[in-house]
Amino acid sequence: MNTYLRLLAFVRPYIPRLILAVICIMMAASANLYIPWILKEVIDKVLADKDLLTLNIIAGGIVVVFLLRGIFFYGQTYLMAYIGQRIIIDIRSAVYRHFQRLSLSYYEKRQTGTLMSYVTNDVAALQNALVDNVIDGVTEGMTLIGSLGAMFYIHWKLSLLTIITLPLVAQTINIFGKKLRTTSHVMQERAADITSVLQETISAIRVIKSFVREDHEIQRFENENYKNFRAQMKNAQLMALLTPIVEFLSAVGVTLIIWYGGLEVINGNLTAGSLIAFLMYVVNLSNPIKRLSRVYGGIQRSLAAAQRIFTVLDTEPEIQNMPGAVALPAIRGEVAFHSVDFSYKTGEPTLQDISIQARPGQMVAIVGASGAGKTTIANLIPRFYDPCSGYISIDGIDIKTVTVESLREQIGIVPQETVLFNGSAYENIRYGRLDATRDEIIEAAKAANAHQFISRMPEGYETQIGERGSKLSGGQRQRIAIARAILKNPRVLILDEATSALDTESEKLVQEALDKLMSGRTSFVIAHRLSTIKRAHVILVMEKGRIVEQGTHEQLMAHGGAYYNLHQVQFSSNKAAR
Ligand SMILES: Nc1ncnc2c1ncn2[C@@H]1O[C@H](COP(=O)(O)OP(=O)(O)OP(=O)(O)O)[C@@H](O)[C@H]1O
Repeated sequence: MNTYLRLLAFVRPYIPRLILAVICIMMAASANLYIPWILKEVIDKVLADKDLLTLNIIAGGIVVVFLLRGIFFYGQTYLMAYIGQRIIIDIRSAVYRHFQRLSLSYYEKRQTGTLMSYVTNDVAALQNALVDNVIDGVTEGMTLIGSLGAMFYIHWKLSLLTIITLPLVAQTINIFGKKLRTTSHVMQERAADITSVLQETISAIRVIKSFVREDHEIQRFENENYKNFRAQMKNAQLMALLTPIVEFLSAVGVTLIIWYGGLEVINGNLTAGSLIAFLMYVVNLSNPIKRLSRVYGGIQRSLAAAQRIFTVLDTEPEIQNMPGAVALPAIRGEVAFHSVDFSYKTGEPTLQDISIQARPGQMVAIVGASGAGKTTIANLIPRFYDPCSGYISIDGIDIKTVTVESLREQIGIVPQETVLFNGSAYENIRYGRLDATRDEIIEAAKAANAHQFISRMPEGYETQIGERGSKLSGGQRQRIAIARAILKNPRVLILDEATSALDTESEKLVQEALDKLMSGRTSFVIAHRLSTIKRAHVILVMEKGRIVEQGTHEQLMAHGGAYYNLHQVQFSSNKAAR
């Protein structure tokens, strides 16, 4: 019921149109009710009395009825399509808006394909159900009530006999409805699984090919495909059973009517025209019963989809503004961690007792083995996650007390892998600050050593890059990311050094660009190569979530501990590589 009410909230803005649509549907459906009555009049009066004038009037009337029916049919279809599409657009936007608000942790726990299927499959299921069910529901409901009324008017005993079968049919529909709801839920989940495997394997096609796992993936896909088939068939089987059962029950009723009605005509209690009209109304009746059962199935399906959509909308983002959070004023860039502990999963600490002091403009390098927690430290600064205990301050202000937006606006991130959006090089750099002028964008590209290669591309800054555009090299992508960050002009920077090696020339260009970017800003550099961080003001050496050493390169080398060892390992492997 709750789901119905919530769906109704989306329908509310379109209620005037919906009323108009329902009027159109009722008017169009009422044509089904006129025809048997007209036939009764023709047989009992016009044909019996050979009344030519009335015959002409009736013939003209039928044409007019069908003309009007056509007009109302147009109205119902157009209006319902409009309302259905509008509601779907609203729901889809609501889900998408909510997706943008949800925290990173939400995405990490779920597969991309599943999330995509909420916006595609579920919303589409809802749309079909909304439009078709309202039209069918009103048309058939109206035909049902109108036909029953006319039947009782013609012969109430015969009508009672007919509707004895109705509770039987209703009960059957009820039982099937419950089962259908379960099977359609499973069906939607299976469809989401397929999308999910598909999405995963398409984006990982390189990995699949490099491991020669095509057959393995085909097998996996076929498993999901088959599971989907099973779920679809279960649903189809129920649907296939429902119709014949309902039809059989209806047929038994019709036979009874012909027998008893025939007796009444023979006994002179009923005219021939009335019996024919009565039978036509009964036929009218079987259609709504059949269709209404389908509407019922459709409603169950859409409720299942709606429930999944509402579950998404009900998920609260983990990272939220505190009540009364204020905007972070323009910062100088003093970043401090105060005894911060953090874990992704309760009971498995990822960071323990982290304390860091970075003065404005300083470069802090974080080094350590893979999995030591370097990225996690960086993730806490823009509040992608919140510490479990301890706190982080910027210019002495606890970052939990300010709005997330104002905090992230002042932090620049250059990730390991640059994500390019479909669009021109210009647009991709502008992502750093949407109101930047063309000159500012070109300035940023120049500072990031990106101007030259962009200018050399066929359409310069207008060249399409990203998934569907020209491919850029690793170093070029990084320079686009650096240009973005320069444009954003943040006081605090987080650099995740790319692990993939660049050639010396490209490396030099990237390093130069990074140096320009970092100058004057507080920067946290997640370093994989020690050569780039010698001049860092502080180097933090991480081991299993703890800072085990900190100091400058010289201090740490002199200390001869973990950093020294890391250095020796890298130095000797570099030498070996040469
Ligand atoms: N989103 C997550 N959910 C659960 N555990 C995570 C998540 N991200 C990282 N971890 C775990 O936390 C630990 C620290 O990971 P982190 O990414 O911070 O290490 P890192 O030092 O940056 O490693 P690398 O150099 O390989 O990038 C690892 O054991 C990792 O498996």
